[in-house]
Amino acid sequence: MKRKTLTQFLIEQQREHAALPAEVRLLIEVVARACKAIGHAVGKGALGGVLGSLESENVQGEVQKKLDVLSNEILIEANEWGGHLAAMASEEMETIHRIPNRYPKGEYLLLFDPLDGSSNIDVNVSIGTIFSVLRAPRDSAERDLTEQDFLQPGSQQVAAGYAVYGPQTSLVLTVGSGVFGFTLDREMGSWVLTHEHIRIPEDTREFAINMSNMRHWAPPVRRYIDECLAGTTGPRGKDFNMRWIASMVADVHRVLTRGGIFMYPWDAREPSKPGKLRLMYEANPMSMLVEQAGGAATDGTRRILDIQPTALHQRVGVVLGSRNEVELVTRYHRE
Ligand SMILES: O=P(O)(O)OC[C@H]1O[C@](O)(COP(=O)(O)O)[C@@H](O)[C@@H]1O
Ligand SMILES: [Mg+2]
Ligand SMILES: [Mg+2]
Repeated sequence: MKRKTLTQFLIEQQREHAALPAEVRLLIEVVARACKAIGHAVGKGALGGVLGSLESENVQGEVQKKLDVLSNEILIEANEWGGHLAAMASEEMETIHRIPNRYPKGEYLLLFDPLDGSSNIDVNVSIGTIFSVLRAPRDSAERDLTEQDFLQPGSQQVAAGYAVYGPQTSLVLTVGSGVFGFTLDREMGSWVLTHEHIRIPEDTREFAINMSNMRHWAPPVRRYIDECLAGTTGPRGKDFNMRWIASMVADVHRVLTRGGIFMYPWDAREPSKPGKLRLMYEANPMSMLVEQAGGAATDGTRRILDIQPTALHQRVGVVLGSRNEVELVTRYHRE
């Protein structure tokens, strides 16, 4: 059977869903090409001199790894001259990056976490890239864009996706009509459609949370996990398994592949922080993918995609995955 490439798939989406503009199709191809280049650098590891940290910190006060910076540069460079974007924003840049005047400008905004799962780079565990596409305001050609223009709720995303650099290099994508997975054919250098209409099972026996933070959790999270841990003799009446990769991309990829619940909730270590993960380029794109696959995503009480952002690097609590489990955790928070 001849499989479709990403290009063929996107052209088909454009024809069948007139809602997918050519510009979005082309910008996704640029992002996918950049992910291929990042995957290539990741694959070289110590041979390519890409492991280890730099002296610098990003805007969130986190030490930058060489690959954080390299991946950011690859994405910026690939997208700058494509002509589809008005501006970009990244975990690794303090403020937005406008398309320089020497390049043509487009009508979209791109946000990304260039390298997700930084703590796993040097230990050769799956890492990835997460991205989100928003529309630029109508008057964006006549003025300089500001951070404010990016502060749109996740429900406004036009497309979202991620790449995982693991045993296989995968690209998972939504343009608002289901979730599709592509595998990089490393010999041919092309993304091939391998997973159509990905669906997350409504129920699960698998949870993902950093258990070392247990003593800091809020009571509803504690209650939910305690009940999972109680197994067949507890209120849930079944045994649960646990996985924690510490790369959101890899954990969410597992949830999209076989179900499960993923949580990085608020905790009392830094009570003023709503969570660890970032709303605009981690939680929003992942929530769009999860909802498009039939799952659910909340911050404990609210649907993540409904949150009105107030800052580019804003953090948020995350509970996402199999619908019935997310609803249970969310109910415990509301009770
Ligand atoms: O080390 P912890 O506290 O378990 O955190 C792991 C989480 O942090 C992250 O690595 C944050 O992403 P970055 O690596 O992009 O900063 C998530 O991918 C992951 O879910
Ligand atoms: Mg991340
Ligand atoms: Mg990152």
